[in-house]
Parts: sequence; C-alpha cells; structure tokens
Amino acid sequence: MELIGKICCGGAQEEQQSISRSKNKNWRVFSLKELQVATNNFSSKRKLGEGGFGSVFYGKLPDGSKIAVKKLKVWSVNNELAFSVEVETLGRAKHKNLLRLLGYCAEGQERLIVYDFMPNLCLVSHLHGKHSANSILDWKRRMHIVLGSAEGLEYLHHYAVPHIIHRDVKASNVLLDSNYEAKVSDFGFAKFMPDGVTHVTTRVKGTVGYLAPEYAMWGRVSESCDVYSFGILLLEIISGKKPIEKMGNGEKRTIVEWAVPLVYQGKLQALLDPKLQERINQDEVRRMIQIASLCAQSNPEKRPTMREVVLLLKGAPAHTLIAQKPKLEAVKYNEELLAADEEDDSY
Ligand SMILES: Nc1ncnc2c1ncn2[C@@H]1O[C@H](COP(=O)(O)OP(=O)(O)OP(=O)(O)O)[C@@H](O)[C@H]1O
Repeated sequence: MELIGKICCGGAQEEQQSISRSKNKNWRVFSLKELQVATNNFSSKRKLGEGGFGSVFYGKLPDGSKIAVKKLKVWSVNNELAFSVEVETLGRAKHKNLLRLLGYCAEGQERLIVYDFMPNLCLVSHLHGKHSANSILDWKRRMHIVLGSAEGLEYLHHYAVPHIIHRDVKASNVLLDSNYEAKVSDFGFAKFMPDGVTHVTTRVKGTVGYLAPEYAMWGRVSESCDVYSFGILLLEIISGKKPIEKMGNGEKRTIVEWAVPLVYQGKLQALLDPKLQERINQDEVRRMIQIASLCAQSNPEKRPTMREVVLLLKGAPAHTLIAQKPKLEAVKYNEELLAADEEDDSY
C-alpha cells in the first residue's frame, strides 16, 4: 500500500503490490506552500463547500489546471484514518466515473487532498440546493448521471482489487464535470473487501436516509449496502425529493415511504420531479422505478449486484438476469414490488 504506507503503515506484501501500481500512478505529493498559493491562502472566496472532514477550496496550479483541495478541519485519529482511507482508495481506483485524485499533502497536522475540480459541483446542489431553481437537469441528463454513478460503483465492487465498498453513496458524493459526467467521490468511509469475504460487521458510518436497514441496525456491511443507497439515490434523482423529508407535523418521512403508495396506485407521473417539464417516456420511468425498487429492498439477498444494475439500466430485460441468477427469482419484477417491500420494511 504505497500511499498508506507513507502516511501511516504498510506490510511487506502490500509494499510489493504497490510497486506495480506506482509505475502508472497519476498522483503526487503536494507541499502546503504550493496549495496555499493555488487557493489564495484558502481564501473564503474560494470555498466550494464543507463536509464532515473539512472545507473544500477551488484552486489553480501554475500550469493552469483547476483543482479542488479538501482541507482537514481538525486533526484527530478518526480524521487521520478517513484521510488515509480516502487517499489510499482513490490512489488505486481509476475509472471515468470516479473522482480523480491528483495528490495529497501531509505536513505536521495539516492534511489536504487534491482532486480534479468539477465545474458543475455536486448533484445535490442541482436537485435541492442553490442551482435547483434553474436546474438544467433534464431527464436525459439525469439518466446519464444515474448510469455513470452505477458504473463507478460497479467498478468498485467488481473490478477494483481488492473490492471496495463505498459506504456513503449519496447525492452530495456525486460530482459533475463540465459535461455532467458523474464522478463518485468521498471515499473516507470506504472499506476494502478481501477475496472471498462477503460481509463484515463494523461501526455504522454513512448518511441517514441512505443507509441499508441491515447496516443501520447491525453494522453488517457488504456491497449490497451500496446497492441500497444507490436505490435511494435513484428515487431522489427521479423525484427531486430528499431521502428524508420533514412533514408539517414535525414527523419525518423517508422517500421509500412516500414512493410506495404512489407506485402501488400506478401514479408514475406523481413520482416525477415537477421540474421535469418535458414529456417523458412512461416505460422508461416505470423501468427506473422498478430498478430503484429492486435496489432499495429491505432484504439484502434480494437486491441485484451493481453489475446487474448497470445491465438493467442499459435496458437488459429483467428475465435475462433472472435466468442467470436464481437469487433474483424471488424478486417480483413489477410494480407491486415496492408495495411488497413496504410490508417487511424494517427501519
Ligand atoms: N472536486 C470537487 N470539485 C468541485 N466541488 C467539490 C469537489 N469536491 C467537493 N466539492 C464541493 O464541496 C462540497 C463538500 O464536499 P465534501 O466531500 O467535503 O462533503 P459532503 O460530501 O458535502 O459532506 P459529507 O462530509 O457529509 O460527506 C461538496 O458538496 C461539493 O459541492
């Protein structure tokens, strides 16, 4: 583990593995001075946003390239771990739908991570934030973002070695480049899954509203938890609704609780974001809702894998997947699915 080895620890075998990776590494170590210059000394005018780890600043390197610099708020053991995990994960993962790591800086207690700058910021700002009023996220663009996010997750689950579980899939962790290509970001909670390991039990991380029930309740984490979160994200992209809404009476309602009755009554139009002005093919809407329903099932055994999700999004008929995978036989691939899920929904 080259990066983590430098930052905190690393075994001989991992060191060996890192040698082949470092040949084609595309990140580097930055000095604090360089990043101060690039961000105009972390000027508040350059601030792009803030998350749990710290603030993110826009910057420009001497060669003109635009960067985003995530600066750790306060040093702590947990934050150091999140920093190492993020750098290690992104340093080894390369895919068109994952945010590209340019490098990091670790000087004294300063911890900074340098990424490609994403001019269209994060998906959440287009769905609910400051860009949502004049959002230009039409249906076609939304579907492109859905497919891109799914392909990024498919890479993490099926092609990265070892496999990676993201554990914090949500709209604010999907960034958008100048062409609105989705880039999955924020790997501070990521977990590596060695070959043959199906799940691990851990302390719960992630974001309320997106957490799979088995993970929220028992800390049981597997790739399937990301699939559940992806299902919530898909419902959010279709409807423009937040994963959890505060009702007038102070109670909270999840997006699944809101969507289930509408699906059951066949009111697909009511599920669509009112900001979507154009006429949208009802079959496509139905298919997207069905995929979201498959992903957001309470029972992790019944959820599809991200590879299957990508195939479904690309139009593969569900029955071809069912033929390949007996696990899906149990799933009713029709509009009653969400209604059935309502009965055993346990969170
Ligand atoms: N590479 C980037 N390019 C452009 N903007 C970015 C980039 N990375 C992050 N941002 C902006 O900074 C904000 C904060 O990002 P950050 O990943 O720190 O937190 P978050 O995902 O919003 O919250 P949390 O810590 O709960 O996951 C994002 O919402 C996004 O608007």
